[in-house]
Amino acid sequence: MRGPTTSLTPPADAVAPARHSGAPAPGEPLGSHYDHCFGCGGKQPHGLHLEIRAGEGVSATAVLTVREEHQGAPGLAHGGVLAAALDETLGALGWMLRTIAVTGRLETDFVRPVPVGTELHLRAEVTAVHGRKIYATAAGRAGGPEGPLAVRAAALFVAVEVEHFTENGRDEEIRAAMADPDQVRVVRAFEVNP
Ligand SMILES: CCCCCCCCCCCC(=O)SCCNC(=O)CCNC(=O)[C@H](O)C(C)(C)COP(=O)(O)OP(=O)(O)OC[C@H]1O[C@@H](n2cnc3c(N)ncnc32)[C@H](O)[C@@H]1OP(=O)(O)O
Repeated sequence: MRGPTTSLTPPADAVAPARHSGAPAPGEPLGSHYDHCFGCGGKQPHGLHLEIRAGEGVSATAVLTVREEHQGAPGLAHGGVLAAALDETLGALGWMLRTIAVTGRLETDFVRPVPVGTELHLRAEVTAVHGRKIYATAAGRAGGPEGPLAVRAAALFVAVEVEHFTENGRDEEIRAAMADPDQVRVVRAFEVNP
């Protein structure tokens, strides 16, 4: 029996991604999709506090400042934290497509150690779309957008309906989110597609 296709190489009949006409201009902040998100939420004290910005085409950028609480080895960033930063920047590409999508697969290469205090410049872009599948890549460079490559990722996101969250999340947080007009605005922004 043939199993699911999990390759990160887009199939031959995948199409080029289309930047949504309502996507913010390059350089504009995309905003947080959820205040309590570990990656981008402003109300998440333990979070990465990534401020992700629209890029050219279907791309996005962010800067992670590696803090003491991000350590794995002494003085060096934990790989999981770096993967989370890549995942979050990739996840924000949904704003550029106006599609709600979640990570199905994330493959990460850790190219060089990232010391505490580093400003890691992240850039993610969608490379292809095939039905609900969104193929994307990301890179993190130390010290600046042209700095040495420290981490890179290839990912496959899968487009989902808002019910993915309402049916699988915890009632308490869902009720609070749906009572928050800012959160409802975010959901509506994603639902209006194209
Ligand atoms: C309000 C604003 C919020 C906005 C919210 C934005 C959040 C962003 C946060 C950052 C990003 C995250 O961390 S998101 C959180 C981490 N991710 C998750 O929790 C997702 C957990 N996984 C799932 O819920 C599910 O497995 C899904 C949704 C990914 C797929 O399930 P499904 O909907 O039933 O789809 P399914 O038919 O299985 O698959 C559809 C196609 O995708 C392929 N596919 C499925 N899974 C994979 C996989 N792991 N690796 C490769 N490919 C895969 C299948 O082969 C198939 O291709 P083909 O055979 O048809 O060709």
